[in-house]
Amino acid sequence: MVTIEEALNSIKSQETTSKVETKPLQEVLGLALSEDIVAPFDMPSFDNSAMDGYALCGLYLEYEIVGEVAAGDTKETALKDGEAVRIFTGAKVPASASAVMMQEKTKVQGNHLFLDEMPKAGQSIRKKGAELQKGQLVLQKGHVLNPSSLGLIGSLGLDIVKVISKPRIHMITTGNELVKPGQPKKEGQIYESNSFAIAGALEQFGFQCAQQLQVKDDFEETKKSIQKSMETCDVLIVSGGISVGDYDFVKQALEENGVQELFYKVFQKPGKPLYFGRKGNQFAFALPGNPASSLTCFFIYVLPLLQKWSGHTDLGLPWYRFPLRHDYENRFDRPSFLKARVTSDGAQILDGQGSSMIQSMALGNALAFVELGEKFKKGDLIKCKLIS
Ligand SMILES: Nc1nc2c(c(=O)[nH]1)N[C@H]1C(S)=C(S)[C@@H](COP(=O)(O)OP(=O)(O)OC[C@H]3O[C@@H](n4cnc5c(N)ncnc54)[C@H](O)[C@@H]3O)O[C@H]1N2
Ligand code: MOO
Repeated sequence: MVTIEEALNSIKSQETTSKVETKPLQEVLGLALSEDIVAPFDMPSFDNSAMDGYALCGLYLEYEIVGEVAAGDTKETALKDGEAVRIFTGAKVPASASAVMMQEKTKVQGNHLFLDEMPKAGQSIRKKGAELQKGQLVLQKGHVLNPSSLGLIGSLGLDIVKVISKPRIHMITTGNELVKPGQPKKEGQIYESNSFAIAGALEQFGFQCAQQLQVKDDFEETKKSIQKSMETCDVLIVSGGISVGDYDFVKQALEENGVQELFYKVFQKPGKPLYFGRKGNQFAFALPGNPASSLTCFFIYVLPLLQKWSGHTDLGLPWYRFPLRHDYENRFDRPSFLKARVTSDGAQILDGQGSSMIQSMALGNALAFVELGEKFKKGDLIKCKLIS
């Protein structure tokens, strides 16, 4: 049995062989950059107007209007002292302009322009290079591309990006008692739900389950399914069959497929019988079958490994501290991840903490962490990871 910290250290310290891909900009959301991005030119690349109004040469209250520059015009307009041009947001400001005045503060009579107030030098001009300068490091290798990153990269004129690909993930659910939703079930059977929860959690973080198999509690069948899954996957997630019962075959079946144990059993609740192993560059998790245990183990342990594999440098969900809305004492016999709901009023530990109970997790949005025997008073700060 390992501690939570030891388990996380084992996961985060794994060497992974990342695959680099060159992809079109519209397909890289959520992927990590495999190389630095450097500005190929100044941004903005020319002085441009921040307002619809008038570009002014010299600082006065009156000007003669001599023309117009619209966004996209590429010609250079030469302005003399006391002259102005009509200009629009984003349009190239003439090199000799001293300022731009927004049109709401102007009056026009014929080709005469009158300002309501004195302009200030440089006013409403977005200067060349004000945001980025040519050669400047814009985004670092390992940066995970969010929507703004895509906009930024596009604004630098780049339409293909070198990124680290995501792992191919396969899932196996085990259990004689499991029936797929939508089918009739008999007394003694239950509906298989972990594959939906885990596939959803994968999707929530931009991963995909590429293959899902369902096996009976049968050693040979489990071993064969693991072998088939591991022919093509990078990360295998098995649910159930990892405890100590007579029908729990997953650990042995993994190991007979060449997977080497990195840890088995974590001193925590839920999710004690969690297993993590490796075969070459492939990784395998066996998550405890109880629905809340498997999903909690996904958020705490599987996610950082998937992120590591994908080239992320920040691994796992961050911890936040929220004031607890009530007293709480951890009466479980292990450090515990508790289903909680966080609102602007603080964190509330929900009823229904059993490992088999999933409704509280569906209604909650956080996992709160409490050490063994830890006691909290209302208002004390409690560590939480936001899971939705
Ligand atoms: N003698 C002991 N028994 C158990 C221990 C122990 O230390 N000693 N640990 C308990 C803990 S803690 C957990 S967690 C479970 C984990 O067991 P398994 O990983 O072997 O999971 P199963 O036995 O296959 O299933 C547990 C539970 O979850 C339901 N289940 C399984 N798969 C699914 C699924 N895909 N969808 C929905 N529900 C699923 C299954 O029906 C069981 O009720 O072991 C304890 N026992
Ligand atoms: O460790 Mo188990 O997940 O408590 O039910």
